[in-house]
Parts: sequence; structure tokens; C-alpha cells
Amino acid sequence: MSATIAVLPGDYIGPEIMQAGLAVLKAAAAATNFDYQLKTYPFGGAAIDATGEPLPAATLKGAQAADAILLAAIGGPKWDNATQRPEAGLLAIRKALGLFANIRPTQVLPALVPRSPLKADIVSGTDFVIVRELTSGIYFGEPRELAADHAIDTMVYQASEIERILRAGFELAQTRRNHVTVVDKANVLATSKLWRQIAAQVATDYPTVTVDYEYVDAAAMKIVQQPTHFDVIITENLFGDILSDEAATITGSLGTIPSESRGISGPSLYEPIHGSAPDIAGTGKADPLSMINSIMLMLRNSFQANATADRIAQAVAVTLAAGIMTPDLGGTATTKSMTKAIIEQITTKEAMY
Ligand SMILES: NC(=O)C1=CN([C@@H]2O[C@H](COP(=O)(O)OP(=O)(O)OC[C@H]3O[C@@H](n4cnc5c(N)ncnc54)[C@H](O)[C@@H]3O)[C@@H](O)[C@H]2O)C=CC1
Ligand SMILES: CC(C)CC(=O)C(=O)O
Ligand SMILES: [Mg+2]
Repeated sequence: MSATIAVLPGDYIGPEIMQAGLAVLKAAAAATNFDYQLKTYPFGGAAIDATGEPLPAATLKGAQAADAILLAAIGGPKWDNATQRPEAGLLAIRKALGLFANIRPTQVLPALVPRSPLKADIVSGTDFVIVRELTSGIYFGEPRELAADHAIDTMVYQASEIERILRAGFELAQTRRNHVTVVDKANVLATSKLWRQIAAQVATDYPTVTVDYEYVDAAAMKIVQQPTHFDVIITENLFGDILSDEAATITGSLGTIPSESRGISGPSLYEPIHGSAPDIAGTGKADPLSMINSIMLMLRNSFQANATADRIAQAVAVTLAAGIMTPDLGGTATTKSMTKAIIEQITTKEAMY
């Protein structure tokens, strides 16, 4: 049966990297007989322009009905002062689909070690995953208020929300190196104190997993000082948002890192961890790898289409090893020429698969 994929291109570089990712998917699917159909919906700023809403009802309905959702990126200066912001649509789709677990891998590919801002001996071998709580915490808490003389944001966590994200992280650790780091600010925040209590209880169900605790400020330091220390980091929404951009940067570029957001059931949403990069939109400098890597993650986790994903992974590795990369990684390729090179690798008969 054909897989249905909801496609949300979004804003600024969003449509550019989505077009690149879908071209790579098309080539790999043809080479490996992966059968799929795409349904494209307006989302974010593009949807505000078209319908007045960042998440139109038809887009949500299409996303709910799909087997998986691909999102590029939304937002940008065009809507910064609008009554409705694109970012509200992003938070709304995550909440509406119950996508509470955001999985953000941080892996340094050998070809990219020299592109990292860190020294090779520190960054080599880095391979960890940030499991970020995505549908609660300060991005959703009430009360929230913006007045001329004060502003309020509220960080709220229910015990059940903490427990389910911790369990998702521990289960992931069991498939990896059995090491969890719970990142919080338990020396100050009540929500973090509750995280630690629940983490200690949950840990007893996973006796093979080693657990350690880090305050978020110290964890931010350790990510650049000793990134190989980490296997699975579990943390709340805001801390995960910040740490995952930092972690992405040590791999060479924010422009390569994908993510999966999953719920208890229903389709997962796959997206780059970065935003719409308005500063480079239209210049051909956008790195398509974050979108291509998101598509690979979708193929593996939602469709078990490992042969199709492997075909893309191999083509990307050969392309990078040949020094073909976009300016964020120090290269001179454009979004289009990089994508073309990857597609050539996928379709070439000589490639070693
Ligand atoms: N999931 C989403 O759709 C997200 C949306 N945003 C929104 O995106 C807009 C821009 O936010 P920024 O703070 O500028 O963050 P950003 O992540 O869009 O860009 C940060 C820096 O990384 C670079 N960059 C990002 N992706 C890249 C790629 N694929 N290739 C090469 N370079 C890349 C950009 O050029 C920029 O210098 C804002 O409206 C923000 O709210 C931000 C984060 C996530
Ligand atoms: C609107 C923001 C929460 C988006 C973001 O920065 C992210 O998902 O990483
Ligand atoms: Mg972010």
C-alpha cells in the first residue's frame, strides 16, 4: 500500500530545502521501489498569507490523516509583527497531534569532523540524542501576559507529562549505549525538582541504564567540552530547544540536523531543527541536508524503508567525502548543485551500495 506523506514546505528557505529533499526521495524511491504519495498543505507564514491562519483546519486534517508529516521550516520577519505568528501554528500542530517526544540526533560524520568548530580529538565519535519534551513547559504554560511594565510566562509540568518523556528517553537508551543524562535546573526550579523525583522512580524500571543528572548550564558547557560523554539527554521543552541548536553546531552546521516528533499513536512529524533562515533565503546557500536527513529518518522510523534510506545515506556520505557541501559547512555548492550531486550518486550504477 502506498504511503501518504503530508508535506508542509513553510517559509523562506522552507520551500527550497523541501524541493531538494523531495527530489532526493523521488530518486531513491524509484531505485528501491518505495511507493508513496505526497499531499502538500499551506502552513506557517505561507498559510497566514493564504488563509489568515498559520494552521488552517484543512492542513491539520491532512496531517492527521497522513502516515507521516514532513515539515521544512516556518516563520520570518514578514510576520514578526502580525497578530497571528507562524510559530503559533508550529506549537499548535505539535499539541493537536500529541507530539510530545522530539528526538534530535547529534552525530558527527567522519567527513564533517574538520568542519566542526571544536578540535577533532574532542568532537570525533560524538553520537548522542536529545529527547526534548515538546508539548508542555514554558512554551505552553498559562498564565501568559505581555504588558508595558511587566510580562509573564509560566513553566508548568504535570507528573504524567514528565514520566512519559522520561520513559521515551530510557527506552531509546536501551537501544543505544544505556546511558541517560537528565538535564534540568533542579537547584532553582520546582518543575526541575519534580523531574528529578520522577526520573529516580522511572530509572528503577530500567536497571541496565546508567543515569546521571546535570544542571542545564553545566550541560551546555559539557556539550562543547566533552560531547562524547553523552548518549541520551532527556530534558524539558525550552532547555531542549536551546541545547539542540548548540549540539547541532558542533557537528559542523545547524543546517544538517533532522528531528522526529512522535506521540503515543498517529503520524510522526519530521523536520529540520533549524528555522526558516531568512538571512540566506533565495541565495542558494541553504543546506538541504537537514531536510534530506529528516526524510531518511521518516523512511526508517515510519515506513521501515531501510533500503531506501540506506541508498540516500550512502549517496550523502559519498557526496560529502568528495568535498561537495554548502557554505555553512565551508563548501561552495549551492542547494541545487548539492542535491544534484546526491541524486547522481543515488542513480549511478557504479555506486557501491
Ligand atoms: N521549526 C521551525 O520551523 C523553526 C522556526 N524558527 C523561526 O525561523 C525564523 C528564523 O529564525 P532564526 O533565529 O534566524 O534561526 P534559523 O535556525 O532559521 O537560523 C539560524 C542561523 O542558521 C543558519 N541556517 C539555518 N538553517 C540553515 C540551513 N539549512 N543551511 C544553512 N544555514 C542555515 C541561518 O542562515 C542563520 O544564520 C524565525 O521566525 C523563527 O521563529 C526557528 C526555529 C525553528
Ligand atoms: C517556535 C519554536 C519553538 C521553534 C523552535 O525553535 C524549535 O522547534 O526548535
Ligand atoms: Mg529551536
